[in-house]
Amino acid sequence: MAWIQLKFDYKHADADTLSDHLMELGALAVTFLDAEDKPILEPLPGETPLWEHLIVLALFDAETDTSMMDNLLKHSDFYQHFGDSYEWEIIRDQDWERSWMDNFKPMQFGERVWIVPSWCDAPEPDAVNIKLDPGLAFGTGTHPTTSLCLQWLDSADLTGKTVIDYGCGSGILAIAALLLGADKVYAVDIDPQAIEATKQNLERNAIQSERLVLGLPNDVELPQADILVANILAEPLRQLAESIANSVQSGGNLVLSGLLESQAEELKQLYSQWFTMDPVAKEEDWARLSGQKLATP
Ligand SMILES: C[S@@+](CC[C@H](N)C(=O)[O-])C[C@H]1O[C@@H](n2cnc3c(N)ncnc32)[C@H](O)[C@@H]1O
Repeated sequence: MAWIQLKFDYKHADADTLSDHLMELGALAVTFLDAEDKPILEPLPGETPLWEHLIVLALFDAETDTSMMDNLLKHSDFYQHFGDSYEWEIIRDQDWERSWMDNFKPMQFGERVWIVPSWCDAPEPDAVNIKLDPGLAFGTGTHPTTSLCLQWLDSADLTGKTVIDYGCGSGILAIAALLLGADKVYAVDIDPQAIEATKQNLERNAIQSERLVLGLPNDVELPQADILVANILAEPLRQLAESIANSVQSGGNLVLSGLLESQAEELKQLYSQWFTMDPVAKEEDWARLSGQKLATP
C-alpha cells in the first residue's frame, strides 16, 4: 500500500502548533528532522530557538486530494514559514515505519502504565507494560490525546469492566484497558490498517483473543458498555454523539479526546444532554472530556 508524504523546510520556532495543524488537516503522523536528517527525539516545546530550521514530514493517506491540501496550506498561517519549499512524494510503508521507530521510546502514563516499543526492554518489569508496534496506525502515546486517554484509564478501576475503544488506531487504549483488568473490549476503526495493527499488538501482549471484539464500525455490534473511550477528531465526535451516548450504560463513563482545547466547550455542551460532564482536562493545546451517563428515565 502506498502513502503520500508532505515534506518541507520549516524556518520557525513554533513546530508544535504546526504539528497540531497538520494533524487537523488529516495527517496520520508528523515527524521532525534536524538539518542532518536525524529525527528529533524530544517533544518540541511551543517556543524554542533550538529548532529554527526543521525538516517536516507529514504522512497522509494515499487518497488525500493534494491540490485541495495545497490550497488549504496556502491559506494557513504557517505558509509564510515554508512558502513553496514543500513537495509531495509517494512512499513505501517501510520508509515511514523506520522514521517513527527512531522516535519511539518507552514512556510512562499515570501511575501504572508504560508503553514499551516491541523492540525495547521494559524499564519497570512489574508495571503494566504495553508492548506496542503501531505499524502505520495512529497511537504510540506520543500524542497528547492518547496520553490524556491513557492517564484516565490508569486512574480508573477497570476490573471486570466492558470497554469500547472507538477509533482504536494501534489498539493502544484497548490493550491498556485489558491489561488494567477490563473483562472485555470492543474496538472499532474505519481504517483497515488500524484493525491489523491492533490484532498484532494484542498477540504481542499475549492477551486471549476472546477478550477483544475487533472490526470496522459496521461489522461490530456494540454493547452498552461500562466505559467508552473515543480518541477521534471533533467532527466525528459531533456526528456520532447520539450513537456514542447510546453505547454507554446508565452510570457508565465516557472519555473523549482528539479535540483541541478551543473545541472542548461546545462538545461538552453537546454531550451534557446524556452525561454529567467533568471539568475539561488539557495537555498542550489538546483536550479530554469525560463524564458519567445519566440514568435513563
Ligand atoms: C487519533 S487516532 C486514535 C488512535 C488511538 N485510539 C489512540 O488513542 O492513540 C483516531 C483513530 O480513529 C479512527 N477514526 C476516525 N474517524 C472514525 C470514525 N468515524 N469511526 C471509527 N474510527 C474512526 C482513525 O482511523 C484513527 O485510527
